[in-house]
Amino acid sequence: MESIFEREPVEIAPGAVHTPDWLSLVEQQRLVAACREWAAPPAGMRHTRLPSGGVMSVQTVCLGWHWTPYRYSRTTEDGSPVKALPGWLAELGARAVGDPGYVPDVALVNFYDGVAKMGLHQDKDERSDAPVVSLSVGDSCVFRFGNTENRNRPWTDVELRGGDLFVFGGPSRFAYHGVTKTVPGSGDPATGLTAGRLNITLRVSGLD
Ligand SMILES: O=C(O)CCC(=O)C(=O)O
Ligand SMILES: [Fe+2]
Repeated sequence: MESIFEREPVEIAPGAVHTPDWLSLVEQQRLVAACREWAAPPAGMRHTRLPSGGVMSVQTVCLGWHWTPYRYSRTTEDGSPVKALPGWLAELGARAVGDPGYVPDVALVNFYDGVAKMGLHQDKDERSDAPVVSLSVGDSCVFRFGNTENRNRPWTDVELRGGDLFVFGGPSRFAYHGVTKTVPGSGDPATGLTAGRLNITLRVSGLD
């Protein structure tokens, strides 16, 4: 684990930077309120079904493009159009990467209850190598950031807390990553999220 005393930006791997405490409390509150609206049906939050027949433990709602393993579409499983990705969220992403030319057109909004995890995977259904921006609110988690070859070591376990930013691009864009556990009760209830963890990843789909 990265030291719990380290709250400065850290380059975890080339092109992968963890910036603790990047979101203000007000920004976190805005995200929590927005996530509540996005989570509501139609095209709301649900457990993604896997081709194996199982479901992911995480609950997800998509904005801009709807992701199901392993492709993007404009409509959800129930036939509803995917919700729009608002301009303010895309602008937050541009600020996160420090590039006004970064225009994400997909967001995956993930909710982790106290037992949800996410297995090691690559974000590779995009047809763009633009960076992925990850914003976290609520409970802390252990975010495992691996290599681009396979699910094995080397990896680095990073504690992502509410308010933290993680950007992975360049040589790390297609690195395996996942969430091995969350820490229930560790989030700041002042965000409006009293239990669980929210993570929002912004991506450029490369689709039109
Ligand atoms: O929850 C996280 O921090 C990671 C989410 C993720 O990897 C994804 O949505 O593809
Ligand atoms: Fe991912």
